[in-house]
Amino acid sequence: MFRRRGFRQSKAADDPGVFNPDDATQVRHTKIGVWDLYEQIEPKARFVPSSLLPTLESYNSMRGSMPYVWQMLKEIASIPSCLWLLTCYLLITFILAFIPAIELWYSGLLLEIVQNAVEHRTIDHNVLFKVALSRLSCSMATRFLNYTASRFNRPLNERIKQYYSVQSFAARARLDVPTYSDSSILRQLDNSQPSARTSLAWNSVEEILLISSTTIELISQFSVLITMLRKQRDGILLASLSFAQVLFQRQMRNTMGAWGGPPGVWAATTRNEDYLRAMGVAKLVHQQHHRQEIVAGGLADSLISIYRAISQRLGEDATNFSDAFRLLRLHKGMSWAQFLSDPLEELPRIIFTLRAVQYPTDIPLSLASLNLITQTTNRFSRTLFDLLRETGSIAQHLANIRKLYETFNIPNIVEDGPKPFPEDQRSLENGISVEFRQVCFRYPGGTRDVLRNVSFKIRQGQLCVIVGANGSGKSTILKLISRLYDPASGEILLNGQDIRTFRLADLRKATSVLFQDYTHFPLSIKDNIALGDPAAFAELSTPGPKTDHLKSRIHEAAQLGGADGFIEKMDEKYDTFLERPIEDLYSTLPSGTKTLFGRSVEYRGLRSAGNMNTHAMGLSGGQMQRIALSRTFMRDDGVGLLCFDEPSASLDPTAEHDLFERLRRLRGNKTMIFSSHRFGNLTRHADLILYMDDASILEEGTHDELIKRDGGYAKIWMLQAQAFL
Ligand SMILES: Nc1ncnc2c1ncn2[C@@H]1O[C@H](COP(=O)(O)OP(=O)(O)OP(=O)(O)O)[C@@H](O)[C@H]1O
Repeated sequence: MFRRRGFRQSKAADDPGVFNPDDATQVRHTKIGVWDLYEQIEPKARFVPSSLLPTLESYNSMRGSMPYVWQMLKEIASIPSCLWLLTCYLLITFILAFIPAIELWYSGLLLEIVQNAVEHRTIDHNVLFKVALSRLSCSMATRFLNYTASRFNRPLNERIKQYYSVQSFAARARLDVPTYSDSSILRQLDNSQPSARTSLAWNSVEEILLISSTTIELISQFSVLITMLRKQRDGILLASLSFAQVLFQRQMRNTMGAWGGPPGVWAATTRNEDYLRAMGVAKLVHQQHHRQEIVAGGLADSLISIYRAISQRLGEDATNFSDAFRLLRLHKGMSWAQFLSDPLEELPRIIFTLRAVQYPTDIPLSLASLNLITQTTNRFSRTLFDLLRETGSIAQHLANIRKLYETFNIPNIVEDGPKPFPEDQRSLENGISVEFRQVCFRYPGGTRDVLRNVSFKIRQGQLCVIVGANGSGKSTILKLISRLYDPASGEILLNGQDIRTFRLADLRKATSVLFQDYTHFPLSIKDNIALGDPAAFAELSTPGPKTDHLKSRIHEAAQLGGADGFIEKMDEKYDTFLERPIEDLYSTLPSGTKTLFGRSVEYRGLRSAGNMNTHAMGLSGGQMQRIALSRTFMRDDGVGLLCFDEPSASLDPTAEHDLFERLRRLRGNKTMIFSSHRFGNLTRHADLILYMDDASILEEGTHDELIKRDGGYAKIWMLQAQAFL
């Protein structure tokens, strides 16, 4: 029978409740070498664990999942060609489910013919030919139908996968920062995409189909089996023994678990300081990015001696968990189930022989019948156990569909507002006013306020610079203005109205922010810059009459960001990928091959994905910052507020000076907010300086006012000025 056993989530992983290694009443602790293994204590082993059977709880869960299943089937049917593909696939699957019983029936008939031949020395050739032909046809039909099913399976899988990959992409893409930082949400999203090969939706449909077809298979086999056994003396006894043998084998497998770990719910950790240290040292030596420090610090000799000493001390205990577990299993020896399993396999044949010896003239059945009965019972038992296991997981599969659909509707923590912003687009030319009123904020999961009663007002068209010590909250202010987060208390007003009342999409269109912790996208330089204007990026992805104009806009933005010069010197210029999203693939290459497709060959197979905040593609920090700056220059029209968080942190003094000159020239009447450590270039031209320390604004005013005040700002100004005296 055509079967596909795909991704299967462990039941335990999805059960509500907790696994607490410290709870000795529920969890057994075993020491294996340097490892501590904690296993959930299961209720006494059962041949057919009742947990596999749907309980009332899972019945309720299944009922709750039904609307989602219905929704999914409707959507699958609406994907082009999927309806007829699915109908054909269903038909074939159900026909296949009947074939084992038909095969069994013909095998029984063949057996009868053989027995008749033995007893009466006559054979009906015509019947024999027909039965043998039918039996063979069944085998051929199974093969053919399996092949046909696979021909339907693949396009179905691909189409459904493609459909849901777009849905899942959208589900992820639209999430805001706090929601996307929530680990339970991330897990929910990851679980809805079992693999690149298949989709959770198709997986679940297949599993449900599998359960239905196995049920049909089982019922049809059972009817034929009973008819056959009734005709054979001792048939029921021998069938029961074969059934018991399969039962024992299953039980044995259940108690042994996989090589990688025990069955059931478990967790393993190591607290062995030596082992942790040895592994840390090994990692340090393997990872390329530590090499500079290993060499410059002369660490090699001491690392070698530490590793050698620890390895000797730990001996054979210094091994990973799966090897340690494998050893434990080998030492554990045989279980009672293993011990009984093999003799049970032989028992039907022994009984048959004993009967033959006891009643030589009246042998109850032939050897051929014995084989048929044991084989058939084995097959039947396996189908039965498969069904039990699959039925146990049906609630799980239905729940998976529900969870998939739930990911499409994960609510964002930052709520959208109803009002357009601004009501009059022309007002953007005069900038946007920003006001904080008694704003307090702490990051999700954080334990302390990062902003405490922060109040200030930046008028339309003003240039504001926020200065202050590391960690005082400067970047956080910019993050709140872009509504990446909402304050815990207080109010933020834009043009005099609560920021939460505006549509988020409008707000993001009207403001442009360059964060200090900017990243570069694993795309080409051209795309990286174009993404500063999402509409331009979308147009760039569909070549058309505007493409040339867009390209010249990108070049212009790169010039303003100071990136054009070095981009033009690169081999692929604007088409250079900052990080290739797809790795090149190659076989073992002759060691003289240094480059391939214009990129350097990585012989260790460990091609660094590159942390884009460092020096990906051999670009310096300053060059990376210039690309990020260019991105912000892509969008000038329709923006009334520009925020820059440390835009010149990695720039040399000339580049910094040029940048600020350009920004001032381009600014017009727009509001601009900078966060900076550097006093001078910017603060002297600022209409408003906010001086922050420890989550609060301590001083505010113009440069001259703050110098006159002779407070914290003046002190730091003097410190920086003295450095140049
Ligand atoms: N995502 C985050 N989650 C939790 N805490 C954060 C997060 N981002 C920043 N913080 C904390 O908030 C505080 C303020 O950070 P913020 O980045 O606003 O400071 P800053 O004044 O911009 O510092 P710097 O001058 O170093 O850029 C810091 O203590 C920081 O550790």
